[in-house]
Amino acid sequence: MIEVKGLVKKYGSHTAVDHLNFRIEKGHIYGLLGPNGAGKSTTMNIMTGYLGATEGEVLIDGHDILKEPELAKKSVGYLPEMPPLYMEMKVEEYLMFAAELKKVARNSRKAEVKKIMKMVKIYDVRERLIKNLSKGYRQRVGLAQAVLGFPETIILDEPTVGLDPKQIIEIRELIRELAKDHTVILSSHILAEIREVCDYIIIISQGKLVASDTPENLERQFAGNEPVEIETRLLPERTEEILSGISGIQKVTYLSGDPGITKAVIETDEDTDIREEVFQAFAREDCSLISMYKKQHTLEDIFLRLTQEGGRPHAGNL
Ligand SMILES: Nc1ncnc2c1ncn2[C@@H]1O[C@H](COP(=O)(O)OP(=O)(O)OP(=O)(O)O)[C@@H](O)[C@H]1O
Repeated sequence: MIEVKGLVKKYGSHTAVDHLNFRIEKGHIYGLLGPNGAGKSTTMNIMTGYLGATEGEVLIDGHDILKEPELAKKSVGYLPEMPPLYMEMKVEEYLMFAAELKKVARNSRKAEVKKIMKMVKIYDVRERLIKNLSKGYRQRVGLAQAVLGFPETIILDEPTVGLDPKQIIEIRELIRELAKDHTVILSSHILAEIREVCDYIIIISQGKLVASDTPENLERQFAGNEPVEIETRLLPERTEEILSGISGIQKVTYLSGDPGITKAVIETDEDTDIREEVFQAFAREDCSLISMYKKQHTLEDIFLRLTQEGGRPHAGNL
């Protein structure tokens, strides 16, 4: 388990991470989501001990990453945004070197490197110089380095950035494969990417936590006061008259629709579903509705709302 408590990182007067709190439990794939500059890399660099925090702490299985780095780092493998690969080394040579640095036991090093190379499908290029590999293959070498020692948690910073669509699919498959035996945390600024692979989403904006939950719960949490859109053949004035008899309506906006059709977007109080009342009000007046539609908030809407409007602080249920 990883606990991030009251984390603050300042670069001069700029606060990149602003009192961040969250918990990573075993066995999930977590997505750290936020627009560019939200503080994802900074957070991951602190969580893995690459960077010191200005305030707060990160505990990995109870060990403070700064006070007990050896013990804490044992449980974490990290693929930074720019993996520290040695371009002049061959793939296997580099991984043997990385295994030594990670203190993988000498007598099991070769077997472990071989196993991981097969797992991330780089065994066939083990004798190639890293500088001659494609970006996708280099990313796999970085991933192999993160998996060395089979740490409990694997942290991946923007693992698919700069890859072509085929490579992206392959890396995602690898991540899913890794997640069978490891807790995985990956960062991205692309919601579709997080949605595709993660079962938990942590959204940060301007260094602050704005939401943390499962995708389903996030959608549910923001459901309830979506606007209802109706279409009628009545004039806007008559539509307004009928709607004025319904309580709980906050605002009605009239949009231009097809000729002869009035389109109204009805906003309501939170947790109010006025669809039946609207239907009955029109029926009582012997007027018909051509359509009625309640817009569902998608994760995209939620992400944009939370990250563009400054968001609202939310403790989440992690
Ligand atoms: N070494 C540094 N010195 C000064 N400012 C920095 C430094 N590193 C990051 N920042 C600033 O801190 C903020 C957070 O950066 P960070 O790289 O953590 O964000 P991010 O969410 O990972 O973004 P991206 O997706 O673009 O990598 C940004 O405003 C960035 O400009």
